[in-house]
Amino acid sequence: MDIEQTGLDGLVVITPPRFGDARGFFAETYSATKLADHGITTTFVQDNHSLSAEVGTIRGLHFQAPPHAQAKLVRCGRGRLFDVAVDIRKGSPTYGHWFGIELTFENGKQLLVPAGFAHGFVTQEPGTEIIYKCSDFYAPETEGAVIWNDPDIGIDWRLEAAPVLSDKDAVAGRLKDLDSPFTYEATP
Ligand SMILES: Cc1cn([C@H]2C[C@H](O)[C@@H](COP(=O)(O)OP(=O)(O)O[C@H]3O[C@H](C)C(=O)[C@H](O)[C@H]3O)O2)c(=O)[nH]c1=O
Repeated sequence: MDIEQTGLDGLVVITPPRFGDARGFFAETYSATKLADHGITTTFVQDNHSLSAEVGTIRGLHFQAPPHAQAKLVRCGRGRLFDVAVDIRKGSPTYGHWFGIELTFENGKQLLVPAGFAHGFVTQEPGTEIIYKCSDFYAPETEGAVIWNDPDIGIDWRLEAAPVLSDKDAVAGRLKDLDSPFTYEATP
């Protein structure tokens, strides 16, 4: 299992091994013990799976506030997506900075998004499916969002046309107007 740092504290790229043979491949997409070997001890309690039919669909940037803040372990089940996390931890040296990575069925890469980050993605193929583990349960009363095209963050979504958005995502607020519920604590 490869673990790559991203420059944003706590946000890491995980690539589990794939065992190929004449039939195809096998991969352990989640192993608590193998993650613990790398110092990752997050406990996950809910799996999510969504399908986005059209290319250029953006879901995000979302988070849940404490006491239901969610860390997420994100992967692409089918198709191709560009996954993005924004550091919204007050006092973080990288507050407001973003990181993006292409997650595809082919590359099998995963992004571990700690609590304290706003998360979103854009699809790069029709019929793209995202599958992700969450460290806390769905708590809509704690949900928060930042608008996808916040000029202070400046995410390059690699869009070729206007995105497909939910009504909710189309009217999210800017980071400068958010009183973030998260405070930065350096990863030990
Ligand atoms: C997130 C969630 C949603 N729902 C229901 C609520 C709605 O009836 C329906 C669609 O919800 P929503 O439009 O919030 O789904 P996304 O836009 O994909 O939201 C997700 O998008 C980004 C990428 C995230 O990281 C979050 O996990 C999440 O906010 O699923 C549930 O029943 N449980 C859940 O955990």
